[in-house]
Amino acid sequence: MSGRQRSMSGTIPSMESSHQQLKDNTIIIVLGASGDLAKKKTYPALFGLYRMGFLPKGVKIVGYARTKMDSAEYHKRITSYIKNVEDEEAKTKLEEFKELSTYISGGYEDDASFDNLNKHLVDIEGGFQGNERNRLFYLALPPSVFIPVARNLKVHCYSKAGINRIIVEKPFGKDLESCRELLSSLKQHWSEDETFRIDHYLGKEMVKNLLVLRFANVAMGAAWDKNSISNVQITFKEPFGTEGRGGYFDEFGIIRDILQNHLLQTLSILTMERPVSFAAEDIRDEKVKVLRAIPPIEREDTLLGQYVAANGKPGYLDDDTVPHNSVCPTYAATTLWIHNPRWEGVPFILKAGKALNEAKVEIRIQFKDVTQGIFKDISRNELVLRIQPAEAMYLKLNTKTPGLYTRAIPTEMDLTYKRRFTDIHIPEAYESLILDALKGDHSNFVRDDELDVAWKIFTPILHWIDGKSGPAPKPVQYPYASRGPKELEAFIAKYGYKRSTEGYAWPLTNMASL
Ligand SMILES: NC(=O)C1=CN([C@@H]2O[C@H](COP(=O)(O)OP(=O)(O)OC[C@H]3O[C@@H](n4cnc5c(N)ncnc54)[C@H](OP(=O)(O)O)[C@@H]3O)[C@@H](O)[C@H]2O)C=CC1
Ligand SMILES: O=C1O[C@H](COP(=O)(O)O)[C@@H](O)[C@H](O)[C@H]1O
Repeated sequence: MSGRQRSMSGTIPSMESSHQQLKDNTIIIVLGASGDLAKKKTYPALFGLYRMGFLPKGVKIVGYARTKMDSAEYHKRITSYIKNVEDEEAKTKLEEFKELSTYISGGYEDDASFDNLNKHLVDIEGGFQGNERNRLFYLALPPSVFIPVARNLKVHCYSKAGINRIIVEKPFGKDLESCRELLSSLKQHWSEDETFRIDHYLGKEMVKNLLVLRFANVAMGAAWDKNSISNVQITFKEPFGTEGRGGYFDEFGIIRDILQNHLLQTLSILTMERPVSFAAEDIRDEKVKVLRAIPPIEREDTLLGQYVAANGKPGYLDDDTVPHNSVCPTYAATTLWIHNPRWEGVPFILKAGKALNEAKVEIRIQFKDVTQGIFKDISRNELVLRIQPAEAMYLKLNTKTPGLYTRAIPTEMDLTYKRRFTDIHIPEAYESLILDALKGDHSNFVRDDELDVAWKIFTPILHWIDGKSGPAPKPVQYPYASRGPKELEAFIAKYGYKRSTEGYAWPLTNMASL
């Protein structure tokens, strides 16, 4: 079956065929191996894949960064966030994983360091069978060194006898112009086919589920438009502030950190038309099409906030690495509009904040009111997809109160993954995405034109916030560990969101209280 005609059966996804999978003779090279991302996400994901038997046969992993470390220090660092290694089998796997992982120290700009890295790779490859030599480069590095590293890898470390791939992490620029510059510099050395731009939200189970939920269910498909849906909220909440990352964060702000990438990617899958197949280019074509129908965000469709000290926690400006008068938003709510026949008039509210009262990422689709007449003050239906923590999907419905009287009460149909899928391991986003990159499947990676159109939507509002088009707006304050700015309720209500009427409790356990 060709790559452009692939379909998904009920049980066996055939999304994998037709790509060139790296099955053996492969080295995975993690650049920035001393860093935060490598330690917290990349190596735990690599170990997860190794343990489940998904890495190429005989795989070797090479860490690279400037920090000087011996093997013991490197192994300690890369395994420090690996969890659930209690039983003997897991312990053995972890020892094997350490053994196949080596480290080389070197700079990011100089030729000699990359020649030295290449020599190490060639030495390892000396132990491979056959002639094929595949290399997967993972850039867990700050964007300031993306370009020299991408260049040096191509010039000094590119395998001439196999497949080369490069995984790059966000941020992909700071606005439309800088993104274009970055992409064109990377393209001088790496083709689109070789490049895998990660947005790790595309690897999250519930985000991946959107395609199946929407297109494998007639009931969902029928209600998925402006005729049934009143408004949609996509919410990201983190219970901690920018402590320790303030200096980095201040340059970017919450919109660049979360909304422009993670939430917009989620929105594009939620709203795109049905792709011709599950082939990467078919999916990404549809994502680009819907994003192109979104005009740049208006200032009046935006609410910005910054957290202040409360509940024994420091405020954003209390961080020494943050300028004392910074107006960088740590909270943002923005409303996007899609000008196409399916979505005209439906507000899509994207909200994200640091230092809030809980950790939660969810999509909340609120349906329209039922026709009045036989009902009065009846709750709206809502479909909630909880991306994290504890993946779940529930539909709020009105049902008759059981008993000898006729009264409607809001209740829910609940699909909580942990209860429904008791013996299943839900992969970490990075496990899923690294595996896709090894398979050569771009479906869950961001294409260059997606980035271009995403930045077009956000660049004007970001330039306003950066003070590039007049005085920068001052974010409203909200206390650390609160629900966010107090102005939020009114902001959401402006777009037609209605809270459930009185009487809704979730989960509903006590009929006597009704
Ligand atoms: N941390 C996270 O959870 C997430 C990070 N990302 C992205 O992943 C990438 C890496 O992030 P993260 O690991 O947090 O970054 P770090 O700041 O930890 O940097 C990674 C490594 O790069 C080297 N490095 C740091 N600063 C510089 C510099 N100014 N010049 C040259 N080298 C430098 C350091 O290694 P050495 O000095 O040893 O060379 C460091 O260990 C970034 O693009 C980030 O935006 C994306 C999603 C989540
Ligand atoms: O990209 C980023 O994502 C993390 C949140 O990721 P999650 O998988 O834990 O939801 C966020 O903390 C960080 O600021 C941002 O750069």
